[in-house]
Amino acid sequence: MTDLDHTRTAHSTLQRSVETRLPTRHGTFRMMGYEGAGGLGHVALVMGDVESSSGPPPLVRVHSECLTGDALGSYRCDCGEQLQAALAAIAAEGRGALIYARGHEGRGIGLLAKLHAYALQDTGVDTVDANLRLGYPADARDYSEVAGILHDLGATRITLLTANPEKGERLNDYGIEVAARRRPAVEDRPENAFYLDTKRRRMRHDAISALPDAWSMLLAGQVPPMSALTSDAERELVERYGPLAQATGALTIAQMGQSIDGFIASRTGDGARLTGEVDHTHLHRLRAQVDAVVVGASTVIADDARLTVRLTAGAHPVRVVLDPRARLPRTAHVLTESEAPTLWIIGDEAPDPTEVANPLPHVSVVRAPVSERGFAPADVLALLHERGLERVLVEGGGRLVSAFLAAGALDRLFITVAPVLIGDGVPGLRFNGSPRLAEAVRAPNRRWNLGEDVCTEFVLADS
Ligand SMILES: Nc1nc2c(ncn2[C@@H]2O[C@H](COP(=O)(O)OP(=O)(O)OP(=O)(O)O)[C@@H](O)[C@H]2O)c(=O)[nH]1
Ligand SMILES: [Zn+2]
Repeated sequence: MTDLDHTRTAHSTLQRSVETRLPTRHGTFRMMGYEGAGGLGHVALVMGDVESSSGPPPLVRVHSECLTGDALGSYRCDCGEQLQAALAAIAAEGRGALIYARGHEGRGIGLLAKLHAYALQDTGVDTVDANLRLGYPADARDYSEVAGILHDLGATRITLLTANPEKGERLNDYGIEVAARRRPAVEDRPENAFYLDTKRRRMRHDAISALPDAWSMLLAGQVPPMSALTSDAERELVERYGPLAQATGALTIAQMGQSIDGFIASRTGDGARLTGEVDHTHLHRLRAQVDAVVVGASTVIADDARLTVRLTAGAHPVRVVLDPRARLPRTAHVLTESEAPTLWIIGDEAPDPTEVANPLPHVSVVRAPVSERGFAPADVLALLHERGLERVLVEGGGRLVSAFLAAGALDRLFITVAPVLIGDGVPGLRFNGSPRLAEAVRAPNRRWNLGEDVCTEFVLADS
């Protein structure tokens, strides 16, 4: 027996008393038996190495015992299905743990009290009020022994499989860091709809649509394991943007939308709706993943672009306008609207725009050296990096993206091609190409459909 009295918590009587194995329909788990207070036995099912020091936070399910759901297959709650979904997710990952928490039956009030609560609910009372009417708290579960087991397993930084944010908070009280939280992949049923709805309204449980929130995790620089994702949409997000989320340090990417014959706008500069809605969402997702978005002054003038994140969740990047001759009109959206900071980079010889009128506080004017080819990409990036803007999206126009590409300044390039022929117009990429095809720019790439359009991502540098 090991003595587990090593955390500051109330589980000093917890003992790991036995270890064996358990073959299940999901695979074979290591099974540890723990003896808690009052002789109550808990079980941990473990697969792989769950020590937090040996990789990303392992998947952990803290499963509250529920005889009716887990053993008898009840549809009054979703426990049984959550139990199976959690074991399946852990097995698919090959790494993780499920703690079967005894003493949690009926949210800690016990089996018979839960059945009394069910009887009350049969008369129309909801699950919270039923507990209260019987003289119990809405939730009486104690997590000290569960936390003791996680400490014993070395799983002190975890990805918790639950729809209940309070579970994570209680574990945190006992020194377990919940790095991420994911809802097990279980759908509502007509029989448990009222119960689940009550938990969402009154007990802060996540609704199905809100979790697992793969996008929030990506924005936080974390890549959820595929096995824990519940929908194709989320798997697609993680596949597409996972590499960007994982990239650390400085990162420069570019995105362009163009016609199949290589133009980004007609010859009158009309390019606003060239690619479709799905590509616009993709662009906003890229914006949400960077610190700064860089555009040329002509692009801002042509589209009066806002450069904010609107089609997805995420923070607006700093809007950086490269304007060698300081010709941006005072009415430009990026100058008049303060929803995000604007960095207005002008040439060192340009007229001082603050002589005409002082810009609003969200606008900073910075001077940089400029040649007849414009600003050097390396100078622009150095200026942004100095300001802590490490992740940069170069958004257009064609000349700007071409300059960054030709300078070898891009880590990744996304080009979305719309099935449209323009014939003549504002060109997309133009750079001093190679005389022989064998020397043309080739790079590892992947592509996906964005509605009617096709996006190709070139990986130009390891990041
Ligand atoms: N008192 C009471 N307990 C219930 C009722 N229905 C289910 N339970 C118990 O609630 C416990 C599970 O808690 P839930 O609120 O369903 O879910 P959770 O564990 O908080 O959250 P998840 O991790 O997402 O499952 C189990 O021990 C069940 O026995 C009920 O109507 N009344
Ligand atoms: Zn249950």
